[in-house]
Formats: sequence, structure tokens, C-alpha cells
Amino acid sequence: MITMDDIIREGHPTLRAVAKEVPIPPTAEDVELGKEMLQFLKNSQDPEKAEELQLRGGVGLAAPQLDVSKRIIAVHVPSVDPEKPESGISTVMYNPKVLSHSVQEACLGEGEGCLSVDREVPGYVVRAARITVSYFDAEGEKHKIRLKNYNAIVVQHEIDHINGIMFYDHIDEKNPLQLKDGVLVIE
Ligand SMILES: O=CN(O)CCNC(=O)c1cccc(Cl)c1Cl
Ligand code: NI
Repeated sequence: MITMDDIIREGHPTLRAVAKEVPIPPTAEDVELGKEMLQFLKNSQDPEKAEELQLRGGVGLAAPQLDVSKRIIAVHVPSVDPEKPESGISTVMYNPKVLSHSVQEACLGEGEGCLSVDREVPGYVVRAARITVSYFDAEGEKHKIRLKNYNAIVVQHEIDHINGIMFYDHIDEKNPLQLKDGVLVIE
């Protein structure tokens, strides 16, 4: 079971490496890793489990954060609206790839955080508001999905990790809370 002890922190070189594509269909080992990554996210969002296991909450996780330099990410974003269950996303993506993205940009009003960063880094992380992503699932099936708003932001944060990019790389150091016109602020 993955706990905080398995998560490497900034300064570890694996966080700055470009991770390698995995064979498709994924190996049993890579399937198991994906399952454990998704379970970690669910545990981290369960108040009792998070307390018991001392987990920081997360909506996404990338294999490099576990010192595994492979292009595997997990996302578990609960739908905020029970009427629209499809508004959340819960899946493991093997070799995810952004095929296209909107010109429209967006950011989270409260900024971003990262389990590999043990400090608050204030500032807007401006990303594409909508993305089209292709990826393979645990069975080796190819998917092509369109994401927007919070789901799109989270998947971009994770795909950054497999490319050695940290969220604060996107923050304008001189004006971290400066916002260009037209950037959608997601609350
Ligand atoms: O790479 C994944 N993590 O570091 C897990 C912890 N961070 C989050 O859950 C998180 C928090 C805020 C905004 C975004 Cl986009 C994300 Cl992803
Ligand atoms: Ni992160």
C-alpha cells in the first residue's frame, strides 16, 4: 500500500527526469502499480483512512513521484455534482498524451499543491482550459477523451510530472498573483 513515505520530494532527480513510455498492453507490474496509485488517492480523500495513514489529500499522482520513471498517472477527482457523475474522473492512464488544447487558458483560484513539495507555493498556475488526451488503460485499450476545467487542470499537473515539470515552474515569480486578461479562474 502506498503511503507518504513512498513519495519523493523536490530535489530528488527523478522529479526532473522525462519518464519512459511503458509497453502496451501494460505489464502485470505496471497494472498493479496503477491500481495502488488510484487506491492511494481514494485513501487520501477518505477522512478516516487519511488520518489513520497520515496521508496528505491528493486528486492525482504520477509514477515519478514514487521514484518510478514511467509514463503512468492516476487521477481521482470526485464529481462535485451528484446529478452529473461524469463530471468527475477516476482512472489510471498509461502513456498519456495531450493531442490538442484550447487557446483559452485557466487556473485554479487557490493555486496548486503537490505531494512532492513540502511547502506552500502561492501563485496562479495558468494552464489550457480544455485538452484532448489519448492514453492506454490497464487492458491496453486506447482512449481519446476531452477534459475541461478542474479535470483538465489535474491531468495537466500529472502529465507535467512525467515530463519533469513542477507546478511552480508555471508561476510568474515577479507577479505570482498577476493574471493576464482572459484567463478563466476556476474556484
Ligand atoms: O501530482 C499530484 N500531486 O502532487 C498530489 C497533490 N496535489 C493535488 O492533488 C493537487 C492540488 C491542487 C491542484 C492540483 Cl492540479 C493538484 Cl494535482
Ligand atoms: Ni504533484
